[in-house]
Amino acid sequence: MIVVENLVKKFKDVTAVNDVSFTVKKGEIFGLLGPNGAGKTTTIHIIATLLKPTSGKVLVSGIDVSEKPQLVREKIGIVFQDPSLDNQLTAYDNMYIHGKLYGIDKSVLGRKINDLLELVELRDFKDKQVRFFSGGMRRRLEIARSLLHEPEVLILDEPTIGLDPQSRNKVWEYLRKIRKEYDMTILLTTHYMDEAEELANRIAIMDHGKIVAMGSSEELKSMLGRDVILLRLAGDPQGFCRKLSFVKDCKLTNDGRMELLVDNASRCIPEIFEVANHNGVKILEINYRRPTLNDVFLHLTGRELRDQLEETAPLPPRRGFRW
Ligand SMILES: Nc1ncnc2c1ncn2[C@@H]1O[C@H](COP(=O)(O)OP(=O)(O)OP(=O)(O)O)[C@@H](O)[C@H]1O
Repeated sequence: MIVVENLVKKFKDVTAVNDVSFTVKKGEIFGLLGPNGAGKTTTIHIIATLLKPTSGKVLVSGIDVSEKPQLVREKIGIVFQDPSLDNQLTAYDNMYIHGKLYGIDKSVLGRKINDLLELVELRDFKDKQVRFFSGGMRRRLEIARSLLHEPEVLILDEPTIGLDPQSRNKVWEYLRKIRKEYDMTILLTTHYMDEAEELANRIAIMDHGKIVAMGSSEELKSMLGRDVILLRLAGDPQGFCRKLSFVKDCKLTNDGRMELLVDNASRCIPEIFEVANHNGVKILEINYRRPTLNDVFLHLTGRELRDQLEETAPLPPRRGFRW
C-alpha cells in the first residue's frame, strides 16, 4: 500500500529525511519510532502529499505522490499531530464540514457520521461543542473524521501525544478495531516505545533522518540477544566486563550499573558469580530483564530514546505546505 524508496528531504542546509526506504503492506500497522526531530513527520507529510520530496520515490496504493497528489489524497485519511478541530462547532458539524469538503453525498453523509461516531463511542456527544471535549475525545473524533471518505490508508502523527494513560489505551483500542474491521493499512509516527510495541506489526526506528533498524518489535529486540543483565559491582565495571566472554554488548548506565546483553541470563548469571569470585570482585546487585526498544535504540545510536524525550527539542520552523 505504501512504497518509499530512497526518500530525501532537505530544508536548505537541514537534511530532515536522508535516504529512507520502507514498504507497508495492506492491513499492516507500521510505526515510525524515533526522538524529536528524527524526520518522522517530514516523512509522513511527503507520503500525505503535503510536502514535496527533494528526491526519491513514494507510492501510495500504487500512485506516485509527486505525479498524482490529488488521487493520493482521496486514498488517505490523516490525523495531524496538532489539533485540527473547530472548537466552536459540534462533533457532528466538524464531521459534516469534512464530509462536504470531500464531496460526500448528503444522502449518505449523516449515516456515515453517525456510524463513525458510534465506532469511537462519541455518538452521545455528537451535538456537543468540541470545546467541552477532553483530549482523548478530541483525538477519537479526529480519527473518526479521517475515516469519513473511506480511505485505504490511515496516517497518524503521534496519535496519543499528551494524552493520559486511560485515553491512550482507548485510542489504541480504536486503532486496532479500525485495522481489523476495515482491513485498514495504518502508518503512524510515535516517540513512545510502548505505543510502537503495542500497535505496530513492524517498526522502523528513525534517528537523524535515517532508518537505523526495521522489523517487528521481537525481531528488533532479538538483535541484542535475549536478555539484559543489570549488574552493580564494588570495583571497576569495565574491566570486569572484559572478562566475560559470553557478553554481546556492555554499557554503563547513568546510575553506575552495568547493562550486559546476553543470550541466556539464567545460564550466564552463575558464570558471572564464578568470574567475580575468581577475581575477588564483589557483586552488590544483580538482576535481569528482557531487552526493550529503548535498549535497541541505545545499542544503535549510543543514546537513550527515553532521555531524549525529556529534552525540550527546539521548535522547527512553521510548517507551510506549498507545491
Ligand atoms: N519546514 C521546515 N523547515 C526547516 N526545517 C524543518 C522543517 N520541518 C522540519 N524541519 C527540520 O527537519 C528535522 C526533522 O523534523 P521532523 O518534524 O520531521 O521530525 P520528527 O521526528 O517528526 O519530530 P517531531 O515529533 O518533534 O515533529 C528537524 O531538524 C526539523 O527542525
